[in-house]
Amino acid sequence: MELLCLCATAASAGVASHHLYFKHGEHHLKAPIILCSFLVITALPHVISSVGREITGLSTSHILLFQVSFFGSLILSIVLYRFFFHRTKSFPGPKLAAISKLYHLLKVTDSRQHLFLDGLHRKYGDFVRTGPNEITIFHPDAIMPIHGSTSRCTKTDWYDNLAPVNAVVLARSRDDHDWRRRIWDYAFSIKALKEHEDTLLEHAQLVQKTIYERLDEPINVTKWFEYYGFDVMGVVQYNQSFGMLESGQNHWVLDVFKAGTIILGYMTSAPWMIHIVDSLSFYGGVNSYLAWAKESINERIHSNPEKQDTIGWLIDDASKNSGVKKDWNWLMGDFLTMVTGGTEPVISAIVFLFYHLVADPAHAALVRKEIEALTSYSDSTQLNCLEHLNACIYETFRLHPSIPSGGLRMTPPEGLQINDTFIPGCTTVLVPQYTLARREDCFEHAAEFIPERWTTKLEMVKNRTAFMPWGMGPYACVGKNLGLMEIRTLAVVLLDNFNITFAPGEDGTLLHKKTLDCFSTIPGPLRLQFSCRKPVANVI
Ligand code: HEM
Repeated sequence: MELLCLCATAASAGVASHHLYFKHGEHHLKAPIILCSFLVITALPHVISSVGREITGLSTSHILLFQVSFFGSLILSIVLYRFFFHRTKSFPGPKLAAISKLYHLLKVTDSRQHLFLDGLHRKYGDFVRTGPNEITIFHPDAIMPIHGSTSRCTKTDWYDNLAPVNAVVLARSRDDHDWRRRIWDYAFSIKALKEHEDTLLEHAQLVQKTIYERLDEPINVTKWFEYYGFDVMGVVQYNQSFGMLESGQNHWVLDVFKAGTIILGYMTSAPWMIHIVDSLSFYGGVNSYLAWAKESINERIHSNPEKQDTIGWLIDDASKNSGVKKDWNWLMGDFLTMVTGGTEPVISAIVFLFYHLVADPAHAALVRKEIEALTSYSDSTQLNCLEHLNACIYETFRLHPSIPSGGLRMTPPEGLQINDTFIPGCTTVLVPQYTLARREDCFEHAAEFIPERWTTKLEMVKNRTAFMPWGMGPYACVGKNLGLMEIRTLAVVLLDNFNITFAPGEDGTLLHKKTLDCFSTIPGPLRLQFSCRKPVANVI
C-alpha cells in the first residue's frame, strides 16, 4: 500500500511538472539545467541508497519504480496532450512528428531537410504539422502574413542559438533589431559598396589566375568559389584576408566553420539541443572559433585601416554611444553573422550558377554577348545592367535558395489567418522556399532553369510572392547588393576569359546529391574544365 502511494505521488509529480511547467513558455535556454536535474533525480537516490539503505529506507527496485512512475507519467502526459489536446492537433502530418521534434531530427541526419519537407508536402498537402508546435506551410499565400512588413510574427527560439551573444539577424526583439539594422544599413549603402569594387575584382582575378594554372584539368570549383567567398568576406567585413586563393589551402577557420555549420544546421529542428551540445562542449572547435572572432574584433579595434569595413561601422557606433564593452555581445554576434551570412549564400549561388551555365551553354553565350559591351569588370553600375546574367542569377536563387527551408517564425498570440486556415497563436511556422520554387501554380515549368521568366517571359512567373531569396519585410537581407556584386564580378571575369565545360564524368549529380541544407545551403562538389577564350588574360 505504501509502495502504491509512493508511485502515485511520483506519477502525480510527473503530470504536474508537465502541466505547471513544461507546457508553458520557452525552456530551450534552460535545457542543460533541465537535463542535469533529470540526471540528478535519476542517479542521486541510487547513490544515497548504495551508501546506506537506511537513509532512504528504499530498495533499489523501489527507487526504480518511483523513477519509472515519475518519468513515465511525465512522458505519457506530454504524448497524450500533444496528440489529443494540443492547439495544432487538427493539422495533418506524421504521427511521431506531433509527439516530438526528435522525429524530425532523426529524419534529417543526412542534413537534407529541404527534401524531407518536400516529401511531407507531397504526402500531406500545404499545411503540415512537422512538430508538436510547428506548422510548415508550403503555400505562397503564407508569405505576406508571416514575413511581410506588417506581420506581427516574431523570430523563434532558434534565433537564440548563440545566446547571450546577439546579432542583427538573431535579434528577437523588434526594437533591438531595428537599432542594430540602422548601423548595418550605413555599411551597405550604395556609396559604401562602391568602395569594395576593386577588392572584388582583385579576388576574381585570383580565381582567374588559379584557373590559368590549371587549364584543361578538372577543377573542383566549389573549393575555389568557397575560397573566393571567404577571402572577399574577410577583406570587406573586417579588412583581413584568409589568403586561401593565394595559398590554395583551407584556413583552419573554414574547416571549423563548416563542421560547426553542419552541426548547427542539423539541430535547427530542435533548438534546445543546440544549448545542450554547447554546454557539453561536444564540439571543441566552437571555442577556438569564438576565440578567433574575439581576437579579430580586438585587432580591428586597435587598427586604423585605409578602407572602412563593415565591423568598423559597428565599432565606431559602439565607441560613440554605449561603448565597446557594453556592446560586446552584439559585436561578436554581428561579426559571426558576417562570416556566415556574408559567405554561404554567395558561394552556393556561384556554384549553382556555373552549373546551370555549363549545363545550358546557350545562356552562357547570351551573357558573354552582354559582357562585350562592358568597359569595366568592376563597375557595379554597369554589371547591374547585364540583363541576362541577372536573370540567370535570379533563376539560380529560385531553384537553389540559400535558406531552402525558410526562416522560422512564431505566430502572434492572437494567431494567424492564412486563407481558410487558422494557425493558432505562439506556433512555429516556416515556408520552405525550396518547395515553393517547384510549385507549378507559382512558376510555369517550375523545375526547369528558364532565366527568361525574369525578362521576356514574365508570364512564366505566376506568383511573384513565392520568390523571396533575400527574405522580405523588416528582416530582409541587408547584404543583397554586396552578394550580387560578388557573384556578377566573378561571373563576368570567368565567362569572358574561359570556355567552360563539365570535367569528364561530371554531370552535376554529385553536386545535387551532396548539397546540404544546414539552415543555409552548402553546395556539393562540382568539377569543371576551363580552356582559354582569349589569347591573354583579359582585364578591363
Ligand atoms: C546574395 C546572396 C544572399 C542571400 C540569398 C541572402 C539571404 C538572406 C536571407 C534569406 C535573410 C533572412 C534570414 C532570416 O530571416 O533568418 C538574410 C538576412 C541577412 N543577411 Fe543575407 N543573403 C545574401 C548575402 C548576404 C551578404 C553578402 C551579407 C553580408 C554580411 C548578408 C548579411 C545578412 C544579414 C546581416 C541579415 C540579417 C538582416 C536583418 O535581420 O535585418 N547577406 N539574408
